[in-house]
Amino acid sequence: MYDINKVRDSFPILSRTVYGKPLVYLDNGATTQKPLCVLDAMREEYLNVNANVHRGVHWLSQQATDLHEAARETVRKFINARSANEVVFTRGTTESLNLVASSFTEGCMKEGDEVIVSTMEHHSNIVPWQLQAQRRGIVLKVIPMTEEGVLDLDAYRKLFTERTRLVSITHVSNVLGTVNPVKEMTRIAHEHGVSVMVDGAQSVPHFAVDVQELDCDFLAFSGHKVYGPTGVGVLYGKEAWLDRLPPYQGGGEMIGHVSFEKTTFERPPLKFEAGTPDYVATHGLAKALDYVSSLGMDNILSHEQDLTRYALRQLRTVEGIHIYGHSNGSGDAVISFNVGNIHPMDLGTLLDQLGIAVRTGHHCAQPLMDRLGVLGTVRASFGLYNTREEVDALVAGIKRVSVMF
Ligand SMILES: Cc1ncc(COP(=O)(O)O)c(CNc2co[nH]c2=O)c1O
Repeated sequence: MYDINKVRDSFPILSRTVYGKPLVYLDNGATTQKPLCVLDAMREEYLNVNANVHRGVHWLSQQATDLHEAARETVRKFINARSANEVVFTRGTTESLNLVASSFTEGCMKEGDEVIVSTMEHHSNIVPWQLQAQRRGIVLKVIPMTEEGVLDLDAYRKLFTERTRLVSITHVSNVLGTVNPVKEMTRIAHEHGVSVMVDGAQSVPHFAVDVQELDCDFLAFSGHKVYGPTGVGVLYGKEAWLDRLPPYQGGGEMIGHVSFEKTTFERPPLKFEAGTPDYVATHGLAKALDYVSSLGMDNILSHEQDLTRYALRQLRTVEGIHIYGHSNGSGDAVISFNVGNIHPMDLGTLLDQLGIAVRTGHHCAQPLMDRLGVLGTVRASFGLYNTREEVDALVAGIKRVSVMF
């Protein structure tokens, strides 16, 4: 296990006050804080080796290119991809999902073909498919969720038809914390000759994700949710798929040769990386992955599981609380709840006055809110630096403000 106090010293923001109260940051599902090693590395690059990457003939450009491509190798190793060619840098999970929705539909689907998603998806894994349904006539099928907040795998098995081409599912719910059995779901999909896209935004920051072990065809995650900078994310794709998919955006970097008669494209990953990449953010992401690796993903998982179990025990002492999911112990690092008839925004606003940062609302998962029968929830989401004392502050804060209603 790691020294939590030493870890927290790497995140100066955690020592600040809000409204004169110590900050209790429990909104890691929205974004995580950044360690000094990430911030220092990005500042250092801008200060000393800033230049545009690829094709540069001067030293600075080569240095920046080396850092950018070293970051790609760091990502490859972190998710255990076979090749760095399978690591595409994007702006984040949303862009990664839109890229697959656009290119896979264009290159591998025809009108009437089907994509399977789930009830607990983030809007970024629903709306891109709905846009493709409008534009290209693909059909969306939805895996139902049980009352316990887990996917109905029997129903999943029955959704496959001869028109099913892709399953696109979240690894972990950003609302419930439910960990979906994506390895088994991928095995089932592959039995039908169907490919699988995994939304790893809420899993990659919290436990080791091995794309070869999952055998998924695509996986997406965001740098800002794994203690890295905003503006950078990753699309992993099996090389055979990335070779087959048409480009997502056109421009510099992604071309072989351009003429008005014909343009050829680079191979993956550059085929999908049009324009100047955020080469400083990719370097920052690599430093973030090195940081969490140094703590140990198993240690982070163990810490956050302990925190989640402790928080569930303590939250259940709050009169009138309703906690969503977590019924079968399948849920990490995220707890969504409501207290009596208190509007989640009211509760969240009052907690903020106490220095406690949680998220309220639908969490970009309105179909899931509909399934839960609520407009929104209060969500506490934990990171590697949170403590039991912060859970105690949350619970005391809820009890303190609840009496006002
Ligand atoms: C499961 C999941 N998928 C996709 C996304 C989109 O990631 P982005 O492209 O980096 O925005 C998020 C971000 N989740 C949240 C962002 O803010 N609050 C959240 O719960 C997520 O949690």
